[in-house]
Amino acid sequence: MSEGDGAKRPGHAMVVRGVEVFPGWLDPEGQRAMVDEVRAVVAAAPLFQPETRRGRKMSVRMTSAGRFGWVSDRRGYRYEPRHPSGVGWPPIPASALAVWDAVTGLDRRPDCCLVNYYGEGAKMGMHQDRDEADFRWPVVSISLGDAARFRIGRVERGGPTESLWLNSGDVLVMGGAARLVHHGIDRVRAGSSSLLAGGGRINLTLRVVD
Ligand SMILES: O=C(O)CCC(=O)C(=O)O
Ligand SMILES: [Fe+2]
Repeated sequence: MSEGDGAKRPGHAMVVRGVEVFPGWLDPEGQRAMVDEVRAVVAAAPLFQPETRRGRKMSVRMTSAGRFGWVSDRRGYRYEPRHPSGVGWPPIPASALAVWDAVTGLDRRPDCCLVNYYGEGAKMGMHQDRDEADFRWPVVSISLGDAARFRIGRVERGGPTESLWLNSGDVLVMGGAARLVHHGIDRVRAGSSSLLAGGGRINLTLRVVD
């Protein structure tokens, strides 16, 4: 499919600035099963609200699964082998690994699944995912729950951006030349999905850290 093709066919990628989007990759049953697995992750490694180096609380709450988890505090952004409470991160949900396998076809598996929870008013500023050791591995993102406006810039800072709505069950891949594009979440449309009992949005990102 050519770049900029906005067609929404399950399992067929549309490509925006090199970022591949697979609308409706997970059906409702697959989404529910994944949410159950995410609940188990959150039970073992509770969501926390990271602080930036400058001491500002992020609006998104996070936790991780896998050998490494992403944390941010006054010491900065980094991957850690343990949750801030000291417990080890739980294993990456099998349903998320299955998405990684199917969408990437790689024999290397991710060693971090970052879990982002967007409640009322949460958003994520423009950034690059660049704390990993080797950018040849893609980042795979899975959206569950309320729809979110995802903004895509360039690899360089600034310049024009484009945005698209990510709906529950959509899968997105940042790889190849698009691995380091700036991206962020402008806003979440509250009440647009009934998948999560308490509302809001969960995003999982699968990363190869080292
Ligand atoms: O919530 C999303 O869709 C994007 C999350 C993200 O960019 C990140 O966790 O680095
Ligand atoms: Fe990101």
